[in-house]
Amino acid sequence: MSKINENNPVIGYWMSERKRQKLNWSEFGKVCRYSGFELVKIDLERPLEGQGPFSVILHKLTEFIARNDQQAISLIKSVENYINSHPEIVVIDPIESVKILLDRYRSYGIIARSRLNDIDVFTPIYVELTSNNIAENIKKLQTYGVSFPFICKPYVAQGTNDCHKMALIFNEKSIVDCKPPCVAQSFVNHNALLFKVFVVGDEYQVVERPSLKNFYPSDRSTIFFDSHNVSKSDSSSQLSILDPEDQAYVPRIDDKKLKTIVSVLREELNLTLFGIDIVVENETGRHAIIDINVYPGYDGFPNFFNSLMNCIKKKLMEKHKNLTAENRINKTFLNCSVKVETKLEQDDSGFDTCDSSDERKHRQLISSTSINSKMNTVSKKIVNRT
Ligand SMILES: Nc1ncnc2c1ncn2[C@@H]1O[C@H](COP(=O)(O)OP(=O)(O)OP(=O)(O)O)[C@@H](O)[C@H]1O
Ligand SMILES: O=P(O)(O)O[C@H]1[C@H](O)[C@H](O)[C@H](OP(=O)(O)O)[C@@H](OP(=O)(O)O)[C@@H]1O
Repeated sequence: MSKINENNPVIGYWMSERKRQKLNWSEFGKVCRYSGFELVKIDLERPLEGQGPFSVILHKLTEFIARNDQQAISLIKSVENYINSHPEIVVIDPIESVKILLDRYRSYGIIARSRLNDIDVFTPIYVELTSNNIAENIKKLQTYGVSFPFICKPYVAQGTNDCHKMALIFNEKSIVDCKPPCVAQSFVNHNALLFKVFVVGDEYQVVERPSLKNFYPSDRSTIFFDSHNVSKSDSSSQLSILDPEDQAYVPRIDDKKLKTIVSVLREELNLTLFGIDIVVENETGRHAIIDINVYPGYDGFPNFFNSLMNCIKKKLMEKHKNLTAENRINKTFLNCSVKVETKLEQDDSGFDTCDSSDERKHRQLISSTSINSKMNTVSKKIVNRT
């Protein structure tokens, strides 16, 4: 394990050039220098081992994780191997956790199985469509209770050109417009208002964004759209213009529920940087989580870089504390095991204790067992103290 240079900790990062520009990432470099950190862009063309040591690795590698070609797979594998051989590094965010969120079906399942149902927070009914057989898909949609209209979303949630291309389907004859493999999710009327929650470690902020207007089952043809034309802060899609009879009502998010949503998902997802898209169902006021994103754009999050730096410092302190506790436990075990070996050697020292060999073995077993139980007590005490 390479020693971290605690006097000049290095944050290694990688994200697309597009994201660097959108975030104005050079400003974060100033925040890092002010806080005594060095910010270094990781060169994915070279082995990571020679580029460290890093205190933190911050990445958005979704475009490589989302690909299934050999080059991308081996790149991600090499990053995972490096991270696994350096447990001292804070990783934002763990690649395994990112992989789950790139799969819409899996991420909806996490919400559906979470305790958020206890507070009437839900993900709209959804089903995966893997077949091109229309009759099979109609039956599956009926069996799972996906109602019209529903949205067909690509399986892969981020990192590809098509992951934001969607279809709003209003009737059975239009099911042919689904492009499996995809996820079909019942549409929830929410008066074209989306609550985008940006999470940075223990902090979160909510921004309001335009969304889709209310839609109802009909014989109208499918609406194809790109989500990035609908719900960006500067989006002005025709699909967001409410009908006159809907304009009076403005949905409101429940702050208490929101706090629980963030806390539950932070735990379930094991992520530091993520976005949660919430709509409030018109008729019931129920909160529906329609999407979760890895490392979103944080557009509208005040002082994002300061919050990011504070989060990094906090995670470094937690990592240091855990590693210290681990080292103390290991040292204690080492001391104890040295004592055990010494004691066992003494017993086997050849001095004639007049014990039979069976008695000697029995005594050795008792002494090592009692020392092991002492070690367990010691480690519990150390862990509780940290
Ligand atoms: N179940 C739903 N009910 C109502 N509207 C929905 C539903 N799912 C998606 N939408 C609408 O479609 C938009 C895009 O959906 P979604 O967030 O799943 O796509 P996305 O490509 O992951 O978007 P982004 O990456 O910007 O978060 C949402 O902002 C919302 O306006
Ligand atoms: O409006 P937000 O911040 O949610 O927009 C995000 C979007 O949700 C996706 O996370 C995008 O990631 P990709 O799907 O991989 O493109 C983000 O793009 P990015 O270039 O900022 O990573 C959007 O910001």
